[in-house]
Amino acid sequence: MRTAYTADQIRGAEHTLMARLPEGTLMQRAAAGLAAVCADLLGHVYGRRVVLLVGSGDNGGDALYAGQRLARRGARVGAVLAGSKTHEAGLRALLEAGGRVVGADEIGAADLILDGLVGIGASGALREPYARLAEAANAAPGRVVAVDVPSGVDASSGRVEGAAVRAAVTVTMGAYKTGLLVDPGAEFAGRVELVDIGLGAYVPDPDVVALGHEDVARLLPRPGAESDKYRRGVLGVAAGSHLYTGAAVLAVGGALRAGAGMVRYAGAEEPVAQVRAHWPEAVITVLDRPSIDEVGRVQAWVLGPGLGTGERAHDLAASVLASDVPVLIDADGLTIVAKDRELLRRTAPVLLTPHAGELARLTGAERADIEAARLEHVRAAAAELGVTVLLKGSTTLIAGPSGQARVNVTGSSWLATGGTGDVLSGVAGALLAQGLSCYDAAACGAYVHGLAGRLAADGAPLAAADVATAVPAAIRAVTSGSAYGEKLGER
Ligand SMILES: NC(=O)C1=CN([C@@H]2O[C@H](COP(=O)(O)OP(=O)(O)OC[C@H]3O[C@@H](n4cnc5c(N)ncnc54)[C@H](O)[C@@H]3O)[C@@H](O)[C@H]2O)[C@@H](O)CC1
Ligand SMILES: Nc1ncnc2c1ncn2[C@@H]1O[C@H](COP(=O)(O)OP(=O)(O)O)[C@@H](O)[C@H]1O
Ligand SMILES: [K+]
Repeated sequence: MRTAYTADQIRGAEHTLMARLPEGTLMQRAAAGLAAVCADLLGHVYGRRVVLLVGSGDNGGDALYAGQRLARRGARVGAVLAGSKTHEAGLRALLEAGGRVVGADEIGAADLILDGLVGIGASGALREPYARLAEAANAAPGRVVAVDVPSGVDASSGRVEGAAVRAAVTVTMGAYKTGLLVDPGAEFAGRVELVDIGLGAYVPDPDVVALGHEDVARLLPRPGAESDKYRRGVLGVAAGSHLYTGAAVLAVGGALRAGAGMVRYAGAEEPVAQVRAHWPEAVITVLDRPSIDEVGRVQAWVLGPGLGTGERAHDLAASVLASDVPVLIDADGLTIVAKDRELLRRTAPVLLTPHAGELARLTGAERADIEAARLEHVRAAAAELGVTVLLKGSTTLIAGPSGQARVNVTGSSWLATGGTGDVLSGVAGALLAQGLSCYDAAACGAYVHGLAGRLAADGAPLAAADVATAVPAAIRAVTSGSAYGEKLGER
């Protein structure tokens, strides 16, 4: 499990730790970790060109001391001093080790550029000359390593307003910052390496948590000797319509592959024919009326993919939501409850799985604003609606009604193709039916789905059905202790 924190939380912890240590200790620990990652990236250090972008704060200090260490090993280190002031001792140390102060024109010739413009002390968009230097680093052929946080990325939220450094690697000090795990910030951070500076004991409860293989393996249900299909958990799927038959097929496929004891599919004749053809395993009810009265007992429902948004779909949604089991609402189901919020008044749990556009419909916020500040919006929606919300997209986030939040670190941009969300609804729905809470089903569902996406894509396009097919392999990767997909920044 990875835990991530806001800038304020980190600052508080650093304050406490710093008071117990001789001055400068933390910065030396940070610099040592930074220099080690840089040396590793460079392969051999002697004779390589390193340019430091040095801001006026301690982030610049980290860069200068790391530069000193690289210069001592024979690197040709130049510092671009960007701030109105400079960490004096750090600069002295660099110069004594043979480093120089250089102009921005040397950025283009560097093998490695160390971004020490701003870290957790930043506020707002990068000002000049920082913004220009960030652009120059991005345009240069050298590898870019960000110190603590890529400058221009808000450490607490992942927001990027204006120019920002696009790093190959971000070396972060003490603990993960939330903004390194949430897009757009995560995209700018590249691979994230954590340097232990001894902060561990001093951090408060995390802002967000990212599950890893071990956590998901622990949460995923496994059948036991006494299991039968009913005890494992039966999922009902109310999805598809005469217009959208594929959504039903994909949702049922995701559910079957994710370990549901049984899937009961309820729908109109056209999607029924398709589901039957693809999944003989599913138990089918052809719905003459928009009601689930004729459907056998289930432990959870998936409601919405391809359902349509007319009166009939509304009435079917009402019937599903009148049940006493957990309901996952996706796609058209979300449009229906956005128009009729009363439907969400129920005592059994609700899990909503919107993308940014659907969340905009639910809360009235602008889609672009949601994408710029995902965490803030998903938390606000969960609190306002009193349900668990999984926000899909380049970073998938899960928030519960009391402010708790998880960020999913698996996934692949190849998943941005029609129908993959329908598969996710089936996967997470199957986990709900197997007894996981909405919060755990959402997080484990997103994790497994994201891994399945990576496996299915393997660097090339995928179709949504491939993701469903890869779900068992993803579960195997999680439960077998393989390290596949565990590194941050592999996408
Ligand atoms: N506090 C600690 O215990 C430690 C801090 N460390 C480093 O120190 C960093 C934090 O240092 P600071 O608190 O000095 O803050 P920063 O170095 O992140 O930035 C502060 C400076 O940047 C300027 N600034 C802020 N926003 C700006 C913007 N948008 N455009 C241009 N300039 C801007 C401010 O005027 C201020 O001078 C961490 O990110 C980390 O790299 C590490 O050395 C580990 C220990
Ligand atoms: N850029 C991206 N990077 C990673 N994952 C993405 C990206 N865009 C979409 N996804 C994922 O793909 C799936 C798309 O779901 P959704 O938007 O509901 O599509 P559909 O309705 O066509 O199934 C979600 O799991 C989402 O998180
Ligand atoms: K930085």
